[in-house]
Amino acid sequence: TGTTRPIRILQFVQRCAKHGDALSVISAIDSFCSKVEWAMNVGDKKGEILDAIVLETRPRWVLELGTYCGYSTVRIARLLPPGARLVTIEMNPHYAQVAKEVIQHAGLEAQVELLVGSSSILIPQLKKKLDIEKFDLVFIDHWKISYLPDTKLLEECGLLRAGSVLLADNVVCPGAPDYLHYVRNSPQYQSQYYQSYLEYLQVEDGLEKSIFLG
Ligand SMILES: CCCNc1ncnc2c1ncn2[C@@H]1O[C@H](/C=C/CNC(=O)c2cc(-c3ccc(F)cc3)cc(O)c2O)[C@@H](O)[C@H]1O
Ligand SMILES: [Mg+2]
Repeated sequence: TGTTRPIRILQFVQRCAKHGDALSVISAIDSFCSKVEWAMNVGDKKGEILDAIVLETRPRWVLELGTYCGYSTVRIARLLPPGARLVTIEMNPHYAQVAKEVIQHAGLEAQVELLVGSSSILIPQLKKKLDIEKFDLVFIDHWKISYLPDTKLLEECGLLRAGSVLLADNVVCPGAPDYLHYVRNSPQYQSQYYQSYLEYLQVEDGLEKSIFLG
């Protein structure tokens, strides 16, 4: 019974990244996952697109579905203006614990609310739990079959406003065909594909940015 991949990623971050330095945490994870062990982080190439969309959106409230080790949590949180908050939902307690320590190592715990549980249970509780009105940006990167049901749940719970941005990872690989069809054909969304590459590999993947029109 050895360690897990998330633990090995955390140990590398704790050994090689500078405490309080988000960029060093990001590059440590990218270095480990490109040279030692692949892991399903959004990665550096798609990460640059994520960064650009966070900066152009200037969100006050961000939701992330699927924290995993906290790589994209750190990428997003480091770019938030003072007072902005990132709520990230992770159903696996082991992954959540690793992510908590990665986020702490980056010095970003004040900007991040990490909730342990299933999105389908927690999304309906967000308004009363966190006194949230609407999300300005949602980064979707959890089980690909859950992208569409959770998007509909966000609509039903009144957590999206005209102009809210959904950004979905992996719309090509592994793919989220039902989600893609929905956001590209629904009159309630203005959708755009950002072509890129699967993390740490030379395989096509991309992000889909979909603006909710209300
Ligand atoms: C009720 C289930 C849905 N609700 C949920 N609520 C909260 N957390 C949820 C979650 N689903 C999944 N999670 C968590 O998100 C994470 C899951 C992410 C799934 N991601 C992928 O499968 C994925 C997979 C690949 C991949 C690509 C190519 C390949 F050959 C192999 C894998 C690349 C990626 O970038 C990916 O994101 C885990 O931490 C899991 O515990
Ligand atoms: Mg992904």
